[in-house]
Amino acid sequence: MRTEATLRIMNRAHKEMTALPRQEQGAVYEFMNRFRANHRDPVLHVRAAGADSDLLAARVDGAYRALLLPVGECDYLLVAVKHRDQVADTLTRQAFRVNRVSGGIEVIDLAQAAQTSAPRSPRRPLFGAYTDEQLLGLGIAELLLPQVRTLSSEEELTELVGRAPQLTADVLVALAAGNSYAEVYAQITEPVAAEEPVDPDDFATAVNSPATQVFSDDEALQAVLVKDFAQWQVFLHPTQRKLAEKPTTGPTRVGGGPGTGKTIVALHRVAHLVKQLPPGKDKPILLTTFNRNLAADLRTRLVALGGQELTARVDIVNIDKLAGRVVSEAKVGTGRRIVDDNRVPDLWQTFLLEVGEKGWDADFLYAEWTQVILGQVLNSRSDYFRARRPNRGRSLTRGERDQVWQLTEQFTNWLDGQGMWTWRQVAERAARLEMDRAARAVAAAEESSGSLLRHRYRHVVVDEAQDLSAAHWKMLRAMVPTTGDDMFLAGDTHQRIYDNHVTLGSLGINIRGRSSRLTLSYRTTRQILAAALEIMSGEVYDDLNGGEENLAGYRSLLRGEQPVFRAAATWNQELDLIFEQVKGWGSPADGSVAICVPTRELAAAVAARLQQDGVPVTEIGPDGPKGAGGVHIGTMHRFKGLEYQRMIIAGVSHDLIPRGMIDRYETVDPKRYQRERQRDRSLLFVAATRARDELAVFWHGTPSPFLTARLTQQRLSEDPAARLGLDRQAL
Ligand SMILES: Nc1ncnc2c1ncn2[C@@H]1O[C@H](COP(=O)(O)OP(=O)(O)OP(=O)(O)O)[C@@H](O)[C@H]1O
Repeated sequence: MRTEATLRIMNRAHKEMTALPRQEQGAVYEFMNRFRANHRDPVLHVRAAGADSDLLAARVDGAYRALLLPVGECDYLLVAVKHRDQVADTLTRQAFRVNRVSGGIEVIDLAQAAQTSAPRSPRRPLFGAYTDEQLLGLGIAELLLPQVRTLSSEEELTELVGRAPQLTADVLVALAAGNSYAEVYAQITEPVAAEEPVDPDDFATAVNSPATQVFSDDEALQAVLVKDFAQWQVFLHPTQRKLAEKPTTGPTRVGGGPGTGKTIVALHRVAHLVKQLPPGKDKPILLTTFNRNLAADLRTRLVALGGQELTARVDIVNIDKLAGRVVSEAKVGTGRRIVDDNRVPDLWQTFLLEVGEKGWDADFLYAEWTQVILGQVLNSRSDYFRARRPNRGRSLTRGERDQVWQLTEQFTNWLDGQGMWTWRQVAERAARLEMDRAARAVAAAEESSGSLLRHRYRHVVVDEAQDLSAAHWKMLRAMVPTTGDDMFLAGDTHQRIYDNHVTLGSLGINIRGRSSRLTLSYRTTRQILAAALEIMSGEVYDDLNGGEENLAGYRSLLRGEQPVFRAAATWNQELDLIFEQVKGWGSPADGSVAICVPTRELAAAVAARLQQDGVPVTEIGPDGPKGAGGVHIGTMHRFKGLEYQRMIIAGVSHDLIPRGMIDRYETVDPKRYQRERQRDRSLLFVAATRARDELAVFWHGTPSPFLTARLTQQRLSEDPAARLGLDRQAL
């Protein structure tokens, strides 16, 4: 008779376990080990938990019991870890059911269901407009339906949502927020709906459904039992899990507002891809992003997720470094110094002065060179004559294009003569080298020449995809063969803070039909989210593929304080406000508070002021915070991908956000003006959405035009959904 068993942990059970004292946690691990080895071991006292329940109870130690749901022969789901005094109560309160829409196993709080005999208030029921069939069709748990019917106030809804299964909670909140049935179905239900018809009695199938919130499967559990438990802190929402694990037929994109778990999904995608690899020592998976500090952060998070074994198969590198590697491998540009891209407009200026060229503006040539010529990897003058110049404002005649082409050639020679080139040039060169390599690899394979030349990677996963340039995409496209699971991109164009606009389809990356969006924020409270969305009002964003993107359905179940918006007369007074706010938060030195400002000078001034008053500070540099403790201070670009419990955004004044220098484009190059303005708006949006619990926004003099009157006068009424928030603790 088989004694070994497989064991998975439901996320609720995991939460209960982590809340136990350390010693008891140890007892649970020991129990799990023992149970997996021999689930018939008499020491475990496995028995039916109650007369009316399918559950089994097993002994963890003198005080605690594990409740197990058999989901197959020798296959179990750990659904709860309870003190023995609470076992009977748990059995009367909780039922485990398979959701007919999602196919996932859900925990239903029967105590709630039992309270439904009489309507609790004579007011109009909240969901009276929908039939039972419609509500069930959206995925509401059947056992909770009678209670859903009686809900007539926000308080009642909040109470139910706090304990209902996730899909039920999501659907109810979205309907109550005024979304239509069709919208809720499309945004919430459909992404988690089972592909096959659901058999509600088939627990064996249900336990494998992505909708079952299983914290870890048996294999992962074994890893956990021998390694660090902390690495499994986040369990995926069914929508996230599906995206991370579903095989794809080609390039796939995951979008969604800040904090919706795009990075988490990208990391789990990598872990999933690693699992499918044949054994080996190579690194056939590339995980890349724009910034150096974010690449470092991805590495840390991936190690936390799966340890060194996982990262050993993954090349984690920021995109420019990757391009740099490709060119140095080919011995191109050896000895040349790479100059920072933000120095290049000045270099153009110097060059034009030196050659005495007065007919062209340095800024215009810089943008044309970087965005059109290098950006699209244009090889020749004739390619440039034919090139589309989207977003470039004024059109150019053939003669003008000829002049531009000649000037850029002269400029690159001039740079070369000084032993310099730019990151844009490196990216363009790397793209060309990789495209050549890919062509040779394909030809060799077709001729069965036995050549060992292959594409560099088997899978590419990109985070912060919105910031990559066309040349970067061309390089990446050439690095993987065109097959299923080739490219997985996570990003949000609302957070684009570098001036890179692309249409992926035109770069050989066809994401049409393979694009999804996450909508539930795990980071930010509803109050902060409402303010952040207000900052974005009126702006139109693209979907990386020529279409438009929006944040419809973007929501949070977390509730917190209203963000604070405060004016100061002068910068010095604003510094006082900053100090007072930090003090008001208890001047925590644990890295939970951050201050974000538009310029380096302002950052230095804030740091000096806080230090003068004895508050320890940590600068956020290009590689991330230079230490863990202190109050973190940095310019807006540095905050991408980070998150803090409390944030101050200071210097949100006219002429600082957006930068006053962009005004000069307003009449001469309106398209550029609009792009630069959008970029600065995105910077503010990114900064505001780094805050988890509290946000304070300050300015001196006239506020930034992105702060609407509703914000500056603190009249921001939350949308109906916002009023249905839950406390963080309730999650
Ligand atoms: N399923 C989940 N359960 C609990 N926490 C989650 C879940 N998914 C994401 N989170 C948490 O939400 C936060 C944001 O996640 P993540 O960084 O992946 O979001 P993102 O969409 O990449 O954000 P941004 O676009 O702002 O960089 C993190 O703290 C993450 O741990």
